[in-house]
Amino acid sequence: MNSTSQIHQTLRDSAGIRWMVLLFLAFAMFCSYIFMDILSPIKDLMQSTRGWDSTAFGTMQGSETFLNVFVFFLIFAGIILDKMGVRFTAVLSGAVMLVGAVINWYAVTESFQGSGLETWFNNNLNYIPGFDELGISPFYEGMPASAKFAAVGFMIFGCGVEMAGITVSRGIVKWFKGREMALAMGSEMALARLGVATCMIFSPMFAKLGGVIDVSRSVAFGVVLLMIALIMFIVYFFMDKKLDAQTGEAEEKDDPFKISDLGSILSSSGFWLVALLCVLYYSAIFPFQKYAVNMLQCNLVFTEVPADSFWATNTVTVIQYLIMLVVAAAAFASNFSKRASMKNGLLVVAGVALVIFCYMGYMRQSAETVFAVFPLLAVGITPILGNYVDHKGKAASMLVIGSLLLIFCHLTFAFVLPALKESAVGGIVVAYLTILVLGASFSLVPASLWPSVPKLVDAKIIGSAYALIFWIQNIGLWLFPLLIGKVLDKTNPQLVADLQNGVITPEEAAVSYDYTAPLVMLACLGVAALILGFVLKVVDRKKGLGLEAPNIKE
Ligand SMILES: C[C@H](N)C(=O)N[C@@H](CCCCN)C(=O)O
Repeated sequence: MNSTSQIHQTLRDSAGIRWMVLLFLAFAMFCSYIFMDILSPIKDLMQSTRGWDSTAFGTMQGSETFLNVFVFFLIFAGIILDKMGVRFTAVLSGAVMLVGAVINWYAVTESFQGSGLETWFNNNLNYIPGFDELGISPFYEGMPASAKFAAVGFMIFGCGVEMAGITVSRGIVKWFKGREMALAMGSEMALARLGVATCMIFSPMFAKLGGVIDVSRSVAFGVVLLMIALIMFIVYFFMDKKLDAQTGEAEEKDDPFKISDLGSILSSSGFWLVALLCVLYYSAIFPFQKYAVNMLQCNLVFTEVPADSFWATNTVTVIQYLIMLVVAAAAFASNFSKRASMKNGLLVVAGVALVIFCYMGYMRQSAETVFAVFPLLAVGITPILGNYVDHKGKAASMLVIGSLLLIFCHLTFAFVLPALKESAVGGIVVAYLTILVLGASFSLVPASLWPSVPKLVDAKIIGSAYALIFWIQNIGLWLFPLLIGKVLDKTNPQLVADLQNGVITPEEAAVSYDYTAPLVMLACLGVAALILGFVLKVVDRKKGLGLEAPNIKE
């Protein structure tokens, strides 16, 4: 048997099996991204039912990255990945996510309220020596016990989800190298984006199910999905093992990790520019995502739909979700369609379904469904942009355009949206358009940033390079949810005082924040990312990094 026929016998040589493997990995990421933002669309309910003010909410959300950043878990995750291989790390990450999620769920249940554990958390973790002095503690005196315990769970989940992120990237490289790798990465991110939209739609629905508010139901939904994610990783484990048996490779021995590898990554100026751009850009997106629904509630007037109206039923939620799937599937499929008529037909279907989706969001008068449109454009265009980078290049220019769009969107949210508060239709139209443009920016940057990393470091150390970028990025993802919460409370002193003095109810307070200052802060991150984007273009030209060049030489 010659080597060519041997190659044809492996699992990854079958396009069907290769893409099925991608589906398992991507579906696991889809579930993880749902959990990552499960509380984001119900910030108002966390305040009214659990007493989490913006600072408590921001501190809890920021805790996701605490262990990754300050206990260097992500660096260890990179080492584990390099030493133990993709399949072991995938299952480990799935299990870690699940453990963290279960803790997070218990913290927000009714059973936690009044329990001994609640008393313990009230009396403890009010002062963490060293961390408090540095101002980086994930807890603070007066933080609700449920928020503290939820933060413990969320930081464990955060270790799992980031480990899963780098593992899935390396898994895709393993199965798709020399084939449709950028398209596969783009598709994986596209499905993950759909997870965000899914949680925006279903989290509030589960919390309000049957007219009785229980925020733990939303988290329980996320826990069930993480069980499915673990099953996906286990299935992947066996397929990956079979692949290694076929190729005779033991992939964990291919690229043995050496500490000196970290040094060679850190000495690359291109790597630093990309890593800094990554932290700045993602800090203006992911933390914003956690507050976006509340920002819309505060800047738009939503009139509650009568309980007996068709638009208030859960049936509408499900129909709207199905329409969203049509938008996503048609836009996504258009990327793969060879015939122009088919491609255009799919785009028309996606466009019409998108308009229906937006109309339904307007009729339902809910901020969650308005924001759910955010990842939809990304689902459609991330794979096509990945493909563009593969064949035409221009990655650094895309980073610049993505940063420009980011600045434009945050400034629109900060200044145009509040000015349109009185105009029910105008405000919602501007909100939809701005959210869609932000979604486009969220396609441009990831589609160009992640495939650029292999151009900056040696192929052998790519796992560690991704882990290092994730670690640097996680510093921002830790800091900014927290900062947004603090800035909100500081720039809304009257609201905070009125709430403390009982002048307004928690429900009123939750939707009355002025978001201008945090949004300007996020726009500034965009400006810094833009400057770095230009510097990167110059460095790319001078050093010949090849960032503007296509990945595939045709
Ligand atoms: C939040 C996470 N660290 C991240 O950067 N996610 C990226 C995707 C990275 C590739 C994952 N296989 C994102 O754009 O969501």
